[in-house]
Amino acid sequence: MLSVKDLHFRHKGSLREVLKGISFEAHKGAITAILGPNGSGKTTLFKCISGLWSYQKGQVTVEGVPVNELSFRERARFFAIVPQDHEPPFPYSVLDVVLMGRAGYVGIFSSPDKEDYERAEEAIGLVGIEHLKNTPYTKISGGERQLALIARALAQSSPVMLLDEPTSHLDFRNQINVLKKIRQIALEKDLTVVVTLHDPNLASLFSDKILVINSGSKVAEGSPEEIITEDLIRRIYGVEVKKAFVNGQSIICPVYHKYSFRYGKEALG
Ligand SMILES: Nc1ncnc2c1ncn2[C@@H]1O[C@H](COP(=O)(O)OP(=O)(O)OP(=O)(O)O)[C@@H](O)[C@H]1O
Repeated sequence: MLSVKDLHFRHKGSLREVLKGISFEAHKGAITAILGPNGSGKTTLFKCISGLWSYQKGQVTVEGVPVNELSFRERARFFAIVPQDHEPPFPYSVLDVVLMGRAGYVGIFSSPDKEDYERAEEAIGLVGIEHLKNTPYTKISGGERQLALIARALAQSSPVMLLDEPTSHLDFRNQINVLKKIRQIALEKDLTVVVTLHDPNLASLFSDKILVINSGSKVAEGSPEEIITEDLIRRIYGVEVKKAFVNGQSIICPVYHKYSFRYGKEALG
């Protein structure tokens, strides 16, 4: 279990707190989704949780172990991270990028062994990019890179996986397939998965718990059914929506009638 308690963070030389006392727990075998407007502090939260940035106050533990007491190598074994954007300095092949997920297992003076290659190939297969295995990472699309980074995280076999907007570059099919796969793997391998998403419907469909943050503070936490309400979406995003049920699951839809605009009526004739 990942536990975050009263996390406060501000950048060096800045008086503005970006995280203002965030607390939550994320459980094994479950997906916790973090929703929040642009600039609300989601990426900052991930960087603090994984120990990349040092927070001023609070505590992060995994299975009771304080993360800030771990070495860089130990942290790599605890956390697999899928960042929002990633630009490698060299044209590594996709397989090499995925193999980097095994760095925590490869000795400093050693090369990846048979098991490292097997894990990397397995992860590449799980996200369905076998055909790109030998292609330079610099020559694949943004969505394909996201799939490669998800494979890298899967190859890492860490107990906690942090995914920062993993679907932002993916087409509709891949959004669904990747989130389905992540959910299936979380259940099968008993992983603790925390994912930031911008789409409340995807968060509802694929998560067990939703944490909503706004301006660096937690504003709601609970099951998707109780958290995603018309009122919350209005308060957080300033958008009017209607909640409905499809296939026994709740979804929200913006209240917007495209033909009610004058331009639209004229276009209709
Ligand atoms: N290096 C930095 N120095 C100072 N402030 C920063 C820095 N990086 C980010 N911020 C500020 O911290 C706040 C939170 O940023 P963060 O990237 O965590 O938001 P986010 O919720 O991930 O946003 P998005 O949904 O747009 O990716 C923003 O107001 C941002 O401007």
